[in-house]
Amino acid sequence: MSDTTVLEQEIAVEQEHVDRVYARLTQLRRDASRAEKEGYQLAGVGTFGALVERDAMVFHQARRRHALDAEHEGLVFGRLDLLTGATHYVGRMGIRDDNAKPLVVDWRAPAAAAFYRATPADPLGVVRRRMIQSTRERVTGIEDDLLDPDAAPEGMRVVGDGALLASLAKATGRGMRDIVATIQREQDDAIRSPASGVTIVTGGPGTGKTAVALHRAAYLLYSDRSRFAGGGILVVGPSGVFVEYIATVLPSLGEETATLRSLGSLVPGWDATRVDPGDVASIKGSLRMRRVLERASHDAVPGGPTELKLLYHGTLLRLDANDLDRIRRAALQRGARRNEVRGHGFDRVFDALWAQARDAKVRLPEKREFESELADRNDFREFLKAWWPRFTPMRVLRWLADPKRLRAYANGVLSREEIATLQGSFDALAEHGPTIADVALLDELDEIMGRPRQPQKKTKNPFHVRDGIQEVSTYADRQAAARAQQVQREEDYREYAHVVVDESQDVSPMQWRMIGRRGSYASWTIVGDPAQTAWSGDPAELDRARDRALGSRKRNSYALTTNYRNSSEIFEVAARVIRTIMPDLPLPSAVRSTGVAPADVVSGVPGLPEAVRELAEKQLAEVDGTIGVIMPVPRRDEVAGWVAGLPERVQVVTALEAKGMEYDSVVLVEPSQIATDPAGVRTLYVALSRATQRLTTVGTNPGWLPND
Ligand SMILES: Nc1ncnc2c1ncn2[C@@H]1O[C@H](COP(=O)(O)OP(=O)(O)OP(=O)(O)O)[C@@H](O)[C@H]1O
Repeated sequence: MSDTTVLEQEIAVEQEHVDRVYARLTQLRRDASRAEKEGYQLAGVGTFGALVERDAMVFHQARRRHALDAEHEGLVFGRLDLLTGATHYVGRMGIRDDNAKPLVVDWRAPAAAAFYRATPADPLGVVRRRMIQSTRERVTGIEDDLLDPDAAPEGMRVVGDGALLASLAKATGRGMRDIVATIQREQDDAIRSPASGVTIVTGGPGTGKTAVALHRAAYLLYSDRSRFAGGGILVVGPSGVFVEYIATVLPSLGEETATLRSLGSLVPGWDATRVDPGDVASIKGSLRMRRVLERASHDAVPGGPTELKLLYHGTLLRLDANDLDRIRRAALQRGARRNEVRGHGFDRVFDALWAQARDAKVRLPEKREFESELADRNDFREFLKAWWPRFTPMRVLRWLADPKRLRAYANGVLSREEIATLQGSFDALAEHGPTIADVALLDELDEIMGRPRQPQKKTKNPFHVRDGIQEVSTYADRQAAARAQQVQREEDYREYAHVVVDESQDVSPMQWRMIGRRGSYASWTIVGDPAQTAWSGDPAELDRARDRALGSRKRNSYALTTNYRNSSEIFEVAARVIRTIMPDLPLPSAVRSTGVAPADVVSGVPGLPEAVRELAEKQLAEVDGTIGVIMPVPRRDEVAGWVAGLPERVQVVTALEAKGMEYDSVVLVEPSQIATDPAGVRTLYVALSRATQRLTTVGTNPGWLPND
């Protein structure tokens, strides 16, 4: 029999099972709809018991219908033939037939684990592992691994090879694919790592760290739903562009409950996208900034009153600048938080005025009455408001734009050069808002100063329609409302059950503090690649800050070693670059070859804009998916102008924004201007390892690529 006929026959066998699964799915969907309708009809019966039953039924069935409705291309993607003679199908969700026999096992269930973990050396009771590829409801391909040939029953057929390679060769398009069908063993180990403690995943470019982190979030939600959906899972990524890129994976796994945030949007009220130059970001990210901010938070308000003069029953009471300073300092002793001890500050002003009035032998009422007399006076109230206002973190951070203040706060904490480097970096705060690094400083200030006391807002009862009238609601409505509230959570929610940090090599010490505040009750998954860090500050400080955020939780470490993204030709170029500064770095192996070598184009300065545009157009003609045009950070707007008007498939990102991203083709502009120092070489390594199919470098400086 020819190979094609065997393949066709095997496809037909699997199609039969897949048809049964979809038929059952249709039936379950219909049952759920009917049960939901019947539930509503129970209301007519009118007894209390019937109402409760109706509520429960409607809620349960609505949830079930929603799960079944979720469109899942490739619902069934695997089959295991076991030593015992049993067969299991593996898919995106678990489905049973009407005798409760499993038709498909959920990929996250323990029974599906062998699909990912079995190897010829350790077959885990699996004789044949079959990968089933399909488009909608049609099976289109099969790839088998015979894991235990000695145990194969007579007549067992084995078809195809390289399911993984076939899946890798597919164009990736815009969003990140979930890899649920092709997860590899080392990835599966990390995905199913214990739910508690800290799971640390490292690996070079394209080894699937992000994919693993997201699938782990889906796995945790499946394995302990009440804990992780209840407490919430927070996923932190480096930039807004990145968060948008990964945002499709969790919903495609049937999970929408995780909260996705970039480092610039972790603090409510901010969505920062501006980046500081590397040297500035490293200083702003240093733990020493805490001391600088503490000093700022204790300082007098710029332009605030420098003395208080009050005429009290004909006697002049006066506090000069020194008195006011002394009072402020005394109130702020021992780590007091400025917004929280405002009242103490005011009390001390009253005390000082009372003492003066007494010394001046003014005829005085009781002290309490003296205080309320003063408190009634407009001029006095205005003074207090101006002297010790309620501070927002932004207000105080802006003081650092004043060179004199910056010097005073940083004196002895930062070096002279560092102060000079920081100077001017806060100037644009007022007009353009914070940079990504500033957001961690704002969060720190929020902690140092405490929150101004706000009048308590009444919480709205979602079932309150008009005064005194409760909306009639079902149990299902109430659950839905509770879930909506839980998903929205309070503005600055800090009690996540799990925190996932992606691209963790770029989280600065101050940012670890910011994330740590939101994960004090959490278990963690941290993924990253130290060789890709743009951090140029002290590495020991970085480790310390990270350790402090993670506390004494038990750590489980995993290393990923295969690069699934880049063709071997593309990764070879990236590898040559990183070896110049890290010659001994273990690099992942890229498993796929396209036979297309990366191109390097040299251009004169005047011709560069046209060269870049032409190269992007050429890629549009040759490649189906996305084209990333990547450039040095300061040249973003300029290069964006060169490719303006090209289709949306062409995406413009700086070398820093390219962190974690993936494109089918990359046009990298002026590589030599990215690699100006070791942190720059690491950033260039990132930029060079973003493409799945094509890489073109173009610049005015030849010879940037080291010889092998
Ligand atoms: N087992 C797998 N099967 C198929 N595709 C995979 C597999 N693992 C990873 N991939 C694909 O490889 C690409 C790279 O994965 P991912 O972005 O998660 O890597 P990464 O380690 O986070 O990379 P980087 O550090 O460079 O940002 C993605 O397209 C992902 O879908």
